[in-house]
Amino acid sequence: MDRVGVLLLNLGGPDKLEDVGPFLYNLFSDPEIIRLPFSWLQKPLAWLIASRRTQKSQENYKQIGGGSPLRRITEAQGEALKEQLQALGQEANIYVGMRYWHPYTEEAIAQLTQDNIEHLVILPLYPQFSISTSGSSFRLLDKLWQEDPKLQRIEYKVIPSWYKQPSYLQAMAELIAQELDQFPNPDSVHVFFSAHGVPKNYVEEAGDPYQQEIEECTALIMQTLNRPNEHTLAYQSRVGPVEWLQPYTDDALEELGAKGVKDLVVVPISFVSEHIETLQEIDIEYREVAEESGIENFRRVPAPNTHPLFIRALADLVLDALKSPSLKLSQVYQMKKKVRIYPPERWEWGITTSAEVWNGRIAMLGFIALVIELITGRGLLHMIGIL
Ligand SMILES: C=CC1=C(C)c2cc3[nH]c(cc4nc(cc5[nH]c(cc1n2)c(C)c5CCC(=O)O)C(CCC(=O)O)=C4C)c(C)c3C=C
Ligand SMILES: [Fe+2]
Repeated sequence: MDRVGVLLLNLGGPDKLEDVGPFLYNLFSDPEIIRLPFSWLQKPLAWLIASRRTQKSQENYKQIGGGSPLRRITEAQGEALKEQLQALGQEANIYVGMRYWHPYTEEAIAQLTQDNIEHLVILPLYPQFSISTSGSSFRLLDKLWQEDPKLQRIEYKVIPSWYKQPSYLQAMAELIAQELDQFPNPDSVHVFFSAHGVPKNYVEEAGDPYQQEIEECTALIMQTLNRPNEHTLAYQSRVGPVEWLQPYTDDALEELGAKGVKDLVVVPISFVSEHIETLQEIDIEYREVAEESGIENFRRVPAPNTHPLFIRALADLVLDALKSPSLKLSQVYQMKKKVRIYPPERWEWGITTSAEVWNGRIAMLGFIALVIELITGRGLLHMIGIL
């Protein structure tokens, strides 16, 4: 029988407080997380941002027991998926490949090569596609495939996103219904979807389909829930000075409080496991914002974790993928990311994004030349012997 493997992709999280700094450095070193015009700036800037953020981030991890539960939960999902596949007649080895912490994607690939896997299903544990999550992992895998001839022997299938999968929608609806039914008057509770945000320019300039997939997913979950509750969608976890997708979760909670909403359930929508952004950000920070805004009864729907319907959804995705035609990782990436490559490399005349990017690059070079002149006392043209 052919050897089948499933590679579960996720972001990864620090296992203990000392891991927070290096984890953040890995995260900010990724050009899919911070998009810069010059690749040589990436590592110094990653070091700077990670150093400035480590203490605050460590405080947050302290509040949830000193580390991320992401690895433990992802491994439990993998075990449950293996059993579910077995029950459906499909033997498979499951591998976990994290993007920014252990077990790294590279470690998973080394293991599955050693196990002589012949057919591989690549399944990101993000229901919706974003350049910053599944996209980043696909790019890394594409690079590993190009570098290692041994990997060419593996026939792989990629699942780009799966937010429409019926058992996933049912699992979400069931989890929401269970939470609503804790209230004396379930139908009047406000259902508040909170998705992880991304910078607005990912969607508007780089062609990230994330916002559209999040919006569709929210509508499908409400349809599956089939209850009369009002609902809101907002975006959490903003980092840095640029504008992110709006409305922001804290602003939207304040607005609902001001409108007189008293009962509210938060549904984390872009995550399938508990982690810092559910356990700390929603359960502690946003709960406080909600209560200060007058929302009296604040509950959160648990992430799907190892909910049987959710595991069934993952198994069905794997079985369907094994039967589907193969697409290259780079094709999947380009198919999802519909618009041009950012920053635009082709010059365009007029007040265009491309012209702004190139003006920025030229200005940056001018600034570097000025700094060199200030430090050395000699101009760049003198130094290279032109003047
Ligand atoms: C769909 C999920 C996620 C998207 C989209 C996403 C984009 C994104 N994230 C950052 C910055 C940070 N993310 C951090 C942790 C983190 N993010 C996700 C998910 C998405 N990120 C997960 C699952 C985790 C791991 C959490 C854990 O349990 O450890 C962090 C570190 C935590 C912190 O310091 O707050 C940062 C920073 C950006 C900039 C971005 C899009 C560009
Ligand atoms: Fe994040």
